[in-house]
Amino acid sequence: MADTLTITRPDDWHIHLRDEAMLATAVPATARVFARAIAMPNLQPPVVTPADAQAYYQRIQAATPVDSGFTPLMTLYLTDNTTPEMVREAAAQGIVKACKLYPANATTNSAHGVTDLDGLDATFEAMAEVGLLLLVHGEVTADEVDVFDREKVFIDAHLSGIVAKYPQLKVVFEHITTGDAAEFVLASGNNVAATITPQHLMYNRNHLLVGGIKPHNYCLPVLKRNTHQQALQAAVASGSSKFFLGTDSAPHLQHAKENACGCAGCYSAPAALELYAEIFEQIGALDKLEAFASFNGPDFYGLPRNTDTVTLVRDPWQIPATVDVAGKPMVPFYAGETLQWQVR
Ligand SMILES: NC(=O)N[C@@H](CC(=O)O)C(=O)O
Ligand SMILES: [Zn+2]
Ligand SMILES: [Zn+2]
Repeated sequence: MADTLTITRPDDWHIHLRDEAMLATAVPATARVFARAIAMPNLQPPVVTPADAQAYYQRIQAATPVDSGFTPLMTLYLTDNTTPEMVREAAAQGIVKACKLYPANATTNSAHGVTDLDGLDATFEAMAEVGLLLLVHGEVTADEVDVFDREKVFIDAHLSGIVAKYPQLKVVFEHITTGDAAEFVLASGNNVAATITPQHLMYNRNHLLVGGIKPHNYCLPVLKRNTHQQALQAAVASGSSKFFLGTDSAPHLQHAKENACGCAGCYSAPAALELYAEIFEQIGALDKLEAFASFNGPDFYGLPRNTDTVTLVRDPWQIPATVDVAGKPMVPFYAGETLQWQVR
């Protein structure tokens, strides 16, 4: 077994950096390893206009450690009122790379999300034209649909239609959690790809619900049964260029997760690349890590790959029990557990 692994510097294609004190914690954790990250727009209020994106970009830059070389890639939060003009202006501005589709009320801060997809026809056409990607939180929100079925139903009810209707639009099916999603992505054209989180590769719903409820393993889309976990592992182990790294690191303070109505989201940023290395090694796919982490994402987005490297060393370490956020505790994903690899 090799004891060091040097790969092209990776990027994180799906992350929540938040704002204010949380931003000050989250940005350095990601800039430690990643060169770029797609910053999710689900702030309160959300990042809706090109001006909002510009202002948020500046707040992220202000929280970025000097010399880290980290660049945030911005996104607009699609609402029923996102216009083709806003899309064109965002593309011309240069810092915005994608628009994010949250079906209304699907997840954290998604109350302003889209209620009528057909109303966005001209907006999707404009995105395809100027080269902005469509990033999708792929879950339906109807009360009668079981929470474990919401991704699969979204594919059939919405995503297959969007992909068929806009063949020129690049679509990223974010944080996929099922074999159905992996199959859909593989069966679709080159304009469709997906991000996969560390928790959905490492865990299944037993890790959430067996032996007492584990709020720090609760995220959306919720962890699924082990056959889906295995399908996701097979997807990354296949080496397909349609799958790439997106942690969905989604920080919430300890009290907000350990709560009668706990928030969804796992804060994986402090050990993101190390978590992927752990699971890729366990499934015998460490040789596929570099393309997943550093090639497939920029290739799909049409951006250059990074030219510098990071080195992982085999040196077991324990993820701390908590992380401090301006005096308040937050529990990171995999807290107290031991990882084999460490970024030097
Ligand atoms: N993934 C999560 O469980 N939570 C995310 C929202 C999201 O990505 O859906 C958050 O913003 O907290
Ligand atoms: Zn989401
Ligand atoms: Zn997310």
